[in-house]
Amino acid sequence: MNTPAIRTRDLRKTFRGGDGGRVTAVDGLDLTVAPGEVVAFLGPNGAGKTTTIDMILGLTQPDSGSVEVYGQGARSAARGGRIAAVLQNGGLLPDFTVEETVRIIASLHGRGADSESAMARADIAHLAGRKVSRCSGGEQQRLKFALATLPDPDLIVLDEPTAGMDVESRRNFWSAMRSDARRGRTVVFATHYLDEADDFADRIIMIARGQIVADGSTSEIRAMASRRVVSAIMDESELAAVARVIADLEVVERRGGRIYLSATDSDALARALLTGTNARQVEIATHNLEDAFLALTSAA
Ligand SMILES: Nc1ncnc2c1ncn2[C@@H]1O[C@H](COP(=O)(O)OP(=O)(O)OP(=O)(O)O)[C@@H](O)[C@H]1O
Repeated sequence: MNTPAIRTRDLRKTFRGGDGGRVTAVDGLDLTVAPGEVVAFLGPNGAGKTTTIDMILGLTQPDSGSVEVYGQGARSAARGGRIAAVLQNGGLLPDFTVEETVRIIASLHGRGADSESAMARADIAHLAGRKVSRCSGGEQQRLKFALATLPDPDLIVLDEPTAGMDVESRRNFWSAMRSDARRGRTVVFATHYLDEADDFADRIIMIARGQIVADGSTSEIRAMASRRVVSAIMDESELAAVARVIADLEVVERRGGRIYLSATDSDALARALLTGTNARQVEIATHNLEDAFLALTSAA
């Protein structure tokens, strides 16, 4: 098998919280990303996406567990130019033009770093003479993306690259990214936006409370999300009887005294609840991607 682009094993990180206790940011993350995959880390605020990315980049040391990038430690992969990042708060110098910025960073990377193609890839060639301070947020993000591609890294990691952009800028950013990724670069990005993950990624990893709560191709996540959910007010102890009849029974969540269940055959599941248990107020609902996201990321 090819060496994975990223492999983490039982990755954990806690921080000191404001009240003197510990905040668990990443809680036992096992993850393998294959070369050439485009992967979205999708999760709500505080889910642990940035902390995970920082550990993959070697910017934060895990408390325990391990990270490998193309079979090497994160830092040596970064030093070797195999991995590059577009971070939320990466600084740009406002008084330089776009072209000057790209050329300066290209010269640091030495021979082989081609400013012209980096600008073309990021769709900023037409902004070459513009001062960075006069570029919009979206244009500045594309500039950061151009800078990240200069060493021609195998893996590019983007932490919420389109945060704060309007719809048009987001579309332009992703179209530049998409054409770059088609050339086989591995891309990992964090986002809050479901549609962004769905439109752009091959694979969605949903993260909540520092753990992976779902991991699949976008079509698998869609299929999972489009399953019908059957909910009822019932005793927890009766679930075992239902599971004997419905082989692929899944407990989606427990909320407000209701238990939400799913299975491929939602009619059979509803029948099993009504005929084999004391379940009351049985309801069947379709689960769209938005619901699935909320259910998966907000379950206690
Ligand atoms: N340096 C730090 N000190 C203390 N707590 C931290 C620190 N960095 C992160 N945390 C906490 O760790 C948890 C995970 O944060 P993280 O930034 O990784 O989440 P995230 O998914 O990237 O969130 P967002 O989408 O808001 O950027 C949060 O509870 C956060 O408050």
